[in-house]
Amino acid sequence: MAPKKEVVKYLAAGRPPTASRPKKKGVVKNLAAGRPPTATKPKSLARKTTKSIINKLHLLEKRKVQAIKKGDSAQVVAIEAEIEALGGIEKYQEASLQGQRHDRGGDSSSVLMEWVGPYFSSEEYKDGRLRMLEVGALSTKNVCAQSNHFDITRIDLNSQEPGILEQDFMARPLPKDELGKFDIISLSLVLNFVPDHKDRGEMLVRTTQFLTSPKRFSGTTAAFFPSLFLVLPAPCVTNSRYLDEERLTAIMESIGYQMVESKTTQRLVYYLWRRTSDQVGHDKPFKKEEIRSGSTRNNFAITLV
Ligand SMILES: C[S@@+](CC[C@H](N)C(=O)[O-])C[C@H]1O[C@@H](n2cnc3c(N)ncnc32)[C@H](O)[C@@H]1O
Repeated sequence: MAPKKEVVKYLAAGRPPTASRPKKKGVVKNLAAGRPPTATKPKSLARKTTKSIINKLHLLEKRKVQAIKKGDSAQVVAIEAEIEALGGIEKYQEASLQGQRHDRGGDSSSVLMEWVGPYFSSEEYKDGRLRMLEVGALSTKNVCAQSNHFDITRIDLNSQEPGILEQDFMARPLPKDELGKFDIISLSLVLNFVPDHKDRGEMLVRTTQFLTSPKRFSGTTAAFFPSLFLVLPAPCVTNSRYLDEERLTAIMESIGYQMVESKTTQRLVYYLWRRTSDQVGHDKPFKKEEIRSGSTRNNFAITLV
């Protein structure tokens, strides 16, 4: 299958490949072949296998960004071939879907539903459904979708279902007016997929441009919306050389967000950030600076330049 135009552009930008690899007999024999539909019982990849696929692909994406920065096109081609051989984004998404299984921690949107529950049982809710933009959607059947409380627009670089638009959030046209904006954006396990720390910062800033004005809301609604639901692998915040919760909070506050809820599990960190102003952009830069040392730390960073 030839990569679509959008995909080619994405590859050129040093981001994950979306072209699917022709399935060779024997190569995926022991892995769940194809994508597991969420409505039926998903085929199982061992927990260790899913973790290893995700880690390997993240590492390759990082190396690819470095090779692009160095202008080493031979290296870029070699890394792309390695990514392709591992199954590329399709294998990554398959592994991620396995991670959403109930017995592996479940779908992260269930945490969001717990947090915003008080709003849905308040008097104000009679006003109707909220508009959600789900970036990096792998399924149309997560807990949020099943709640029926949201009108959800779903996008992903590599759509897995007809209800998911194949689109790069960074290339999504900016809304022309309030009607084209959203009350909440879900960015669950997407930011860590972006290989470059500067691009991660840009992605966070960009979310503010798709959210409605906080002036639209009052009462209980204003306690939760407009907001960003952010989920990351826990070590990105708990064990990074360059990021901890204090630093993340400072970054978010500098782009106009305030933390409303947070939760840390062994695997993941979850946050609900409420947009507090109409500002776009950040009020001070955040460089890649070591804030904790130690040989067992990881290098996850978010910067605002
Ligand atoms: C690990 S999956 C996360 C899936 C799901 N949201 C979850 O919480 O399990 C990351 C997804 O983010 C998507 N993604 C990454 N960057 C994106 C971008 N700029 N625009 C749209 N989707 C993106 C990838 O294609 C991938 O399917």
